[in-house]
Amino acid sequence: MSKINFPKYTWPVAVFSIGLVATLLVVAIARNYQIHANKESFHHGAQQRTLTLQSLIDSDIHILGSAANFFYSTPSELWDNFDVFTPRILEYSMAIVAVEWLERIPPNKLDTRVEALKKRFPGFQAHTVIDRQKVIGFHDKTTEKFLVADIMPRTANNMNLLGFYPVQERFSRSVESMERTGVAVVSDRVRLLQDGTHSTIDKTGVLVYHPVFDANNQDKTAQNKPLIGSVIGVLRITDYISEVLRKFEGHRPLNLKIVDTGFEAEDASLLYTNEYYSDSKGLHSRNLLHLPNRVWEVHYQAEDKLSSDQVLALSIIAGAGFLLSVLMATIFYVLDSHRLVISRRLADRTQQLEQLVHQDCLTGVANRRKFDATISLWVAAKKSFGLLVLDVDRFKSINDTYGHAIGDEVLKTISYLLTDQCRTKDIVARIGGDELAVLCHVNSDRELCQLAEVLRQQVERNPFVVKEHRFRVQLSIGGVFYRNGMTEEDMHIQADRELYNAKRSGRNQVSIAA
Ligand SMILES: Nc1nc2c(ncn2[C@@H]2O[C@H](COP(=O)(O)OP(=O)(O)OP(=O)(O)O)[C@@H](O)[C@H]2O)c(=O)[nH]1
Repeated sequence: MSKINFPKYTWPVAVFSIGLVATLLVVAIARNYQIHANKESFHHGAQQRTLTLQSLIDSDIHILGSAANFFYSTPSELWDNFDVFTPRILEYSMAIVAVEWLERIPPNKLDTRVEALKKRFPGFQAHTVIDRQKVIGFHDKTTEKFLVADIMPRTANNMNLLGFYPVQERFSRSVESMERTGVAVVSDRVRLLQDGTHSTIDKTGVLVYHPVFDANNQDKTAQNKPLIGSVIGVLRITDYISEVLRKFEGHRPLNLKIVDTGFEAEDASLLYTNEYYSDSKGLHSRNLLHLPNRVWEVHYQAEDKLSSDQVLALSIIAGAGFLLSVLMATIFYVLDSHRLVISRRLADRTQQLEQLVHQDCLTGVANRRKFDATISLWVAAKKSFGLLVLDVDRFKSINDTYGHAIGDEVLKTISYLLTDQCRTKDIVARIGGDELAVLCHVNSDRELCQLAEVLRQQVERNPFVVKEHRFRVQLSIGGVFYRNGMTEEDMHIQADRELYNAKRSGRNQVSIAA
């Protein structure tokens, strides 16, 4: 089976390509895995932040609920102790800006209640805000009022709110909701009075209204519960965000947007957004935050990109894969080069051995084995050829006279001279001690005879010079031209017979079978 000899660079290039493809595959799989892991971690992070936000707000609503319980469970004579009770509960919150006691006062008691509060808080005055303008006193005394009768903590900003009574329609609706449901109400986004009333001031707060019912009234149906006031918690949304950011410091940063979907939220539904938040780019997660009467949608967004560490890891994998491919290709190149060198050497050696098998080791011409094989082939192929058998005349005396080594040199020289005179395709062989043979491409007896004569003369004319001796060597040649039906043995016998004739006729002669 013949072996395919690929060009020298085929295997290294193939190995390098396979390595490169494998590397790209691994990088692609790793990249997909990282993208998937990033998505998972993003959604997990979003969920965790929402839960944290929910627990912070829930905790504050409960804190405010306990403030409401203070008024519900304490006789009105002891309500002045609100400042003793509240600081303890406020310790647990970081986003409650103020806790207000909004007392319900019927129209006929407005003045007396204000007078009492003035005694308790010097400088106290009833006031409200209408169209962002502060109105001192009661703009009308025919309707009941919910008035801020106490506030905690008593910072300068908070104290300005003492005596405030809301007049907006939305407050009436909150009261109606508390009376109807009996549970707390969370407002939409509002501008905190603590920050001012100007329209340029950002709305960063929400209010949590906790109803306070008359504990002495036995009517348990929600519709008829007598509401005696409300505890309002003023919450700063940005404080929650800061707290969430603080808790998740060191985690992957997520952009955040909070949208209020609740009652009266249309005016200012966007509760909070950070400056990098984008609705159109990257990964998005929508989570819900449930408040007593409304739902906030918390949207998270993050870049859908690999982090620099992940890019570095992928680059290292790619680089290592590339280097490995180069290394493998180099190893293959070296191994293949070695293989080629070895197979070339093997071919050379095989050729040399083949030559040795068919070569006469003294003269370098073909040996008996080669001669026999060639004549058989030529006979089988019915070639037009002739056989000459050549014997050195009186070679024994050359050996005896000049020594065996000189005899060897004579044989070598004769072989050289014969080869020189024959054509490349002809075969010159040494078939015995001083006996040589020539298989030559000729077309007739005559051509064979001419060649034999040329060979004989060539040797005869060539002077052999050994030390101070100068001698000549002669050949006797017998020959036969191949004819159809002859075997190689027939040719041998006839050529030997002709050689014998040449010897018997006086040597240094050519005799060709007729
Ligand atoms: N130097 C040398 N001599 C060899 C070699 N092989 C055979 N001889 C000698 O060649 C001689 C051949 O002698 P023969 O062919 O019998 O006779 P001849 O002396 O050549 O005489 P004729 O053939 O009758 O002319 C012998 O003395 C062999 O010992 C060889 O390889 N080297």
